[in-house]
Amino acid sequence: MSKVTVVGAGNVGATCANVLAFNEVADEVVMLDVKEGVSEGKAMDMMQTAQLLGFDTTVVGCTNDYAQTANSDVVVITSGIPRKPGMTREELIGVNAGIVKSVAQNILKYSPNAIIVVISNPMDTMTYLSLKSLGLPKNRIIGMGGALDSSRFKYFLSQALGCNANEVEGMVIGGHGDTTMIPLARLATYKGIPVSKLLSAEKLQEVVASTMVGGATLTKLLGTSAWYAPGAAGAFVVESIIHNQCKMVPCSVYLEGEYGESDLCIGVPVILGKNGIEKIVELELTAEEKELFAKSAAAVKGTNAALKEVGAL
Ligand SMILES: NC(=O)C1=CN([C@@H]2O[C@H](COP(=O)(O)OP(=O)(O)OC[C@H]3O[C@@H](n4cnc5c(N)ncnc54)[C@H](O)[C@@H]3O)[C@@H](O)[C@H]2O)C=CC1
Ligand SMILES: O=C([O-])CC(=O)C(=O)O
Repeated sequence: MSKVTVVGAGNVGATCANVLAFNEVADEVVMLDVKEGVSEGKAMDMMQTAQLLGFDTTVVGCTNDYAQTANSDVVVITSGIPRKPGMTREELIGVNAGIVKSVAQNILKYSPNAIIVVISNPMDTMTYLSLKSLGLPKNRIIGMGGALDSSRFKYFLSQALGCNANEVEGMVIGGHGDTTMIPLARLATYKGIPVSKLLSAEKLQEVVASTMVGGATLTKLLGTSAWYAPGAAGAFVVESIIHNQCKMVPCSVYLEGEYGESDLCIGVPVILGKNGIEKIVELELTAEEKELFAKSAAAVKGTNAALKEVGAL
């Protein structure tokens, strides 16, 4: 019996739960929200698609009842506010730090062995906060950002190349912020061919820039931040853990010297399996990429420092 809880049944959380159910990633998916009846209603709505879509996962909704989340294998935290057009993710820290910290503590009471996937923004800082306030081993606290950013990178590459996005490989490391993301253009390929051989440097730079502001672009179009790809990316991370797929996915994890950094959570490629982070993969970066990574880490640390100002750490 595998069980996944998704906290926050808003746009991202409900989409994540829906993808988890549709793909039968777990036997049971529990959604929990503070808004009375919303999780229950969305769970019932999803269960009424089971016969149409042919899945057997049970989806349960509850209003702030952590007992129902007991013994989850994986818990996804999406609770908190999303940004509005013109805002940065970092501006959400004041409201979201308190929400994420209390949710993480409640979760741990009922699922002491759970692996926690943090989605709420600013995600790298919320991951760091969860790790510091729960004191769990670092393999069990995983921030989701790189899976989404990499999927956007592959989308923009496929648009530029005029090809199928499923035939493109690419990774985004660094912080999950408009200016901190590092799409690794040098390592991106189409059917094994470096994209730098297929696109001009100028075009490739455009793809990198579009990827970095991918979330902001959608926020401007939608009036709130995106949810289809974020929800699916959350489910993708959960699936690699629950099914021990050992996929290499960039995730925000606690570094202790890897990539020359320590005491922060930031996006680097990891192997995701039944223990959460099975391994941190150290890529050989160029001097220029190393410099970008150091700048990104400094910015994430700057946001982490604000956790003290808002009284969360
Ligand atoms: N890491 C990533 O790649 C991404 C992160 N996000 C972040 O995910 C978060 C959620 O975004 P959306 O789903 O669009 O927002 P939303 O507003 O649609 O949903 C958030 C839900 O959290 C609930 N909530 C608030 N406090 C709670 C608490 N204490 N316990 C349980 N539930 C609580 C709200 O009632 C609401 O239903 C935002 O912080 C957003 O910035 C969004 C997209 C991608
Ligand atoms: O843009 C936002 O605020 C939400 C998010 O993290 C994303 O979609 O990448």
